[in-house]
Amino acid sequence: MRFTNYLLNISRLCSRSKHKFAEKLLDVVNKYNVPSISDKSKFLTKVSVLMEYDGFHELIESEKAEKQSGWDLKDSVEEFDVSLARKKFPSIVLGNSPPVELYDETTQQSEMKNLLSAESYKEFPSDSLGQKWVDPDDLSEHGISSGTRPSENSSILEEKGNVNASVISESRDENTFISKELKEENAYDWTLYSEDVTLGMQEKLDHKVSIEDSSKQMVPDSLLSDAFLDTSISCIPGLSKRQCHQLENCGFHTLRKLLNHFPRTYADLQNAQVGIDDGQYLISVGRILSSRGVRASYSFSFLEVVVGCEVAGDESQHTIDDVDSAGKKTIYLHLKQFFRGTRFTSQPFLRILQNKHKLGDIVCVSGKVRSMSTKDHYEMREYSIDVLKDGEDSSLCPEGRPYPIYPSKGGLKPNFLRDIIARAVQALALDVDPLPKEITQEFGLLHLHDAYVGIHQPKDAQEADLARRRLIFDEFFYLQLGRLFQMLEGLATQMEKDGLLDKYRKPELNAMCMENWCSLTKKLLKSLPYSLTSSQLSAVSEIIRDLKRPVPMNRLLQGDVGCGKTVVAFLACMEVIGSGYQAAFMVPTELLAVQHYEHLLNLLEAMEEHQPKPSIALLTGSTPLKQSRVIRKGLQAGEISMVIGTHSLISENVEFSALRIAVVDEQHRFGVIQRGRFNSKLYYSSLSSRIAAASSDGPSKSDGNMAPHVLAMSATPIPRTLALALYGDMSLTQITDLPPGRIPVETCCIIGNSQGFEEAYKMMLDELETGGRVYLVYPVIEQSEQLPQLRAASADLEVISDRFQGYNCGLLHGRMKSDEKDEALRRFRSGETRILLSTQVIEVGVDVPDASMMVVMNAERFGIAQLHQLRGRVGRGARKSKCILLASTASSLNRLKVLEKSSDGFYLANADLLLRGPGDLLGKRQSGHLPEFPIARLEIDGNILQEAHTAALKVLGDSHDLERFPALKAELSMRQPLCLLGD
Ligand SMILES: Nc1ncnc2c1ncn2[C@@H]1O[C@H](COP(=O)(O)OP(=O)(O)OP(=O)(O)O)[C@@H](O)[C@H]1O
Repeated sequence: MRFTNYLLNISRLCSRSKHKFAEKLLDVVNKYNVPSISDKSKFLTKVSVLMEYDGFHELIESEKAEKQSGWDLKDSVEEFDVSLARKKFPSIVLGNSPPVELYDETTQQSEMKNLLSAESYKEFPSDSLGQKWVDPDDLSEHGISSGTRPSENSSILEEKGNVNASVISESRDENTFISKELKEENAYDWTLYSEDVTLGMQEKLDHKVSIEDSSKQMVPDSLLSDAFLDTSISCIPGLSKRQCHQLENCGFHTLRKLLNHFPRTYADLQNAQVGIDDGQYLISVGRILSSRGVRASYSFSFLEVVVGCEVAGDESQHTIDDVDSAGKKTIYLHLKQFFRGTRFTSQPFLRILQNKHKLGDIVCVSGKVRSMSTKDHYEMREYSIDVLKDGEDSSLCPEGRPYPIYPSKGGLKPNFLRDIIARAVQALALDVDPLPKEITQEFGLLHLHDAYVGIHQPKDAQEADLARRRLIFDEFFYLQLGRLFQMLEGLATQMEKDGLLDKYRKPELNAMCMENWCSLTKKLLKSLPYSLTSSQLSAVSEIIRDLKRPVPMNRLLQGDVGCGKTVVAFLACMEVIGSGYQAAFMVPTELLAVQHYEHLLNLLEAMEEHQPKPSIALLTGSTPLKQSRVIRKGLQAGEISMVIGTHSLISENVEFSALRIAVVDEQHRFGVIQRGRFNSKLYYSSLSSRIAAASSDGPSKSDGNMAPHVLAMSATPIPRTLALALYGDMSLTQITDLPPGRIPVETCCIIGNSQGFEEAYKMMLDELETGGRVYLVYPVIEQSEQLPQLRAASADLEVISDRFQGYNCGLLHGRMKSDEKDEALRRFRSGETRILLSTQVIEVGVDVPDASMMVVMNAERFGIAQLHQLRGRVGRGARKSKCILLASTASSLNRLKVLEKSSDGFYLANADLLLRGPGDLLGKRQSGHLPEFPIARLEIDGNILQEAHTAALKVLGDSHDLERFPALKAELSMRQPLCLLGD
């Protein structure tokens, strides 16, 4: 009885294919007091069947991952395959710092423009004939039975009365294409789908649509409205109510949402790729030849699916026997999944697994391949597999188009989404594009309609790339447009508005000359132990010019590691202090705050007498309460001219008397949101202080109610144009050269086996004997049982001290107390310790010019950009420095070797992105605090961003309030509603 009730409950819940639920069930199954193993197995089978649970793989995989975390570490490391990514996405530019000037009027036109010469443009299909209509099997899978209409569907159809039922029955015919389907649909009554459409739309839909022979012309004229993209998905032809609900439950409420569900990659159904290298990322289409679940031992089992793929034979490498007359040969991909645990070795379970893959199914497989001992056989351990269509259908893609592979969402299967999206694309109105024609023409962009067709049903890879470019352009364009529009809204007169746009169009190059600097700034400059580089000097000039203005500066100072940003910011602070105001300098770590504080004190000490001498304070989370109270009082009273600290500077109780500049170091660590908070916090606190001062008849500044200037500093080597996206409302200053005399750091990558370590230790000893100082960087502090292969800083202290007797070793990591960290760094800086074992806490800003060597343990655990930052800790003095990257596996060496070749932060940032593999270039969201760009990869799409910025300026130059572009304004308010509300 209990058993029957339980099954009943499950069947009620069978639609919920969620891990949690399945996990619970499995637990229950285990706990259940079923007498014999075979009963238990039967029970398991029933549970699975009833649930139609399709997440067993993931469930088991996650369990496997937990149990064996790190068992195959080397698999997680991608190999460098820029050429493949580059081939797939020609618009990706991999190179040095782009020569694009931010506010230059001479906008760089990308290479795409050439691609889009008049003729090639003509070639783009205005529709996507050739794309298949809905697969009847999938219809049945999703609620439309192949013989009869689904009940809910038929009820609506009967209700509406005048539907041509041939629409659905016709769609059952195999190998029919949408053009034909749509012709068949001529008599289709659009009012059927108007239920959920807005009233206005309803009126527009009321008349019958006469559909011409082109698929695009099936869209009623009345639908060609601005709001089309935001209409309900119920306007998609042939969508049942059930499907509609399914989609809406997963967040696809509007056509826009659906159309913006982009393919994560495309499969080349012809497998045109020649030659397969070991370790290569492969996307291939083939037929399932076998699927078997194997119980290897009491607690270990695996699933092996063999897929046979016809590929173009590389005749140069093979004998005549391998390659048939058509130049094709078959390769065999063995997809393997391993399971540990007794519950995964039962026969019913293995049968369920193996039956999930039907023999003969045509599938698209992607993942990294490894050659097996038998020729033309490859193994794939981490893979994705998508069933394309059933094996009988030989006309998958008659024209050899790239086949879109969609990510699933909220339980909706990729194939289902592909079909629905195909219908949505067909229903898409021609004139959905709110961008003015002049803009699309000038910037060589696809029409929005064609871009959606191109991304979802591309004719070839180039079309997909062009489509992607247009969609990325839009993301950037509306962001820029919104920001500039908002700024213009805040200005009263036409002149001010023109002035603002001008400022963004052409930078004032003639920076203020040094004579106008205040004497404090000049004195500090004079006392520096070096001369500023020319780009440091022009950076200071540019900033000081802004500081003299009665409008708050919002500027980003950007430059590669070790280029000398700090001193530029110090000079800016002196300028403000010299004029009788205060400065705040916020950094992300206490270590850095202390370093900057001591650095500035040293510089001021060396400076010739200046009256009054600026008073500098350090305020961090570790500042004793009593002392911090005194500092806060000093700041409020104006007795302290400058405070350096961590984010405690933005805490409620810190108030300034006359704050004029806020320097925010390492912008990326704080994020855009914190920047905003800091900005307003400073504004309000300084404002409230001034109000208080005014009411108490105290001394007040003439321009007292101005918000402070903000100078953000970033060492992250982001392209100039990327900076624009992140800091669209900011001006940008770049330091492009390094201080003279810097010798590039020699980098070498070594495998971290015993021989590799010996080699590294030998180099260390040479360095120490010749007076050098060495950082040893570790991925973790303590040794962990789960990841025994990782070297740990604390654990290694003794080993290294033993090995390098006579040279003191220090330890530095994030779990140490603040004063212990300061002390460790001080001892290393002074030379008391010659070896510093550290975690990545030193990554940001730590400056020890005499450190001359860095050895990074388990270097594959770090990203390329991160290693570049770490490496920037050495090579800051006159001594030639070395950086040794010890990799755990040979396969990760390839990736790291890019650091041997280049020390250009821009190049490495781009390479880092491409190294993550071509598979996730599409459809991956930016993480963290960046604005979300569904398909743009900021670092590589910088050129598009620059054009979007210029286009936004152009549009607003033509019409400040966008009145001339109502469609654009409507689109902007859809995308950024807060922007138009003045938020
Ligand atoms: N013009 C210069 N000539 C020689 N040395 C300089 C010059 N400018 C700065 N330096 C020195 O170079 C080192 C690095 O400077 P700084 O710490 O300001 O770099 P940074 O750009 O902030 O680097 P990071 O991004 O790594 O923090 C410091 O020791 C500094 O004293």
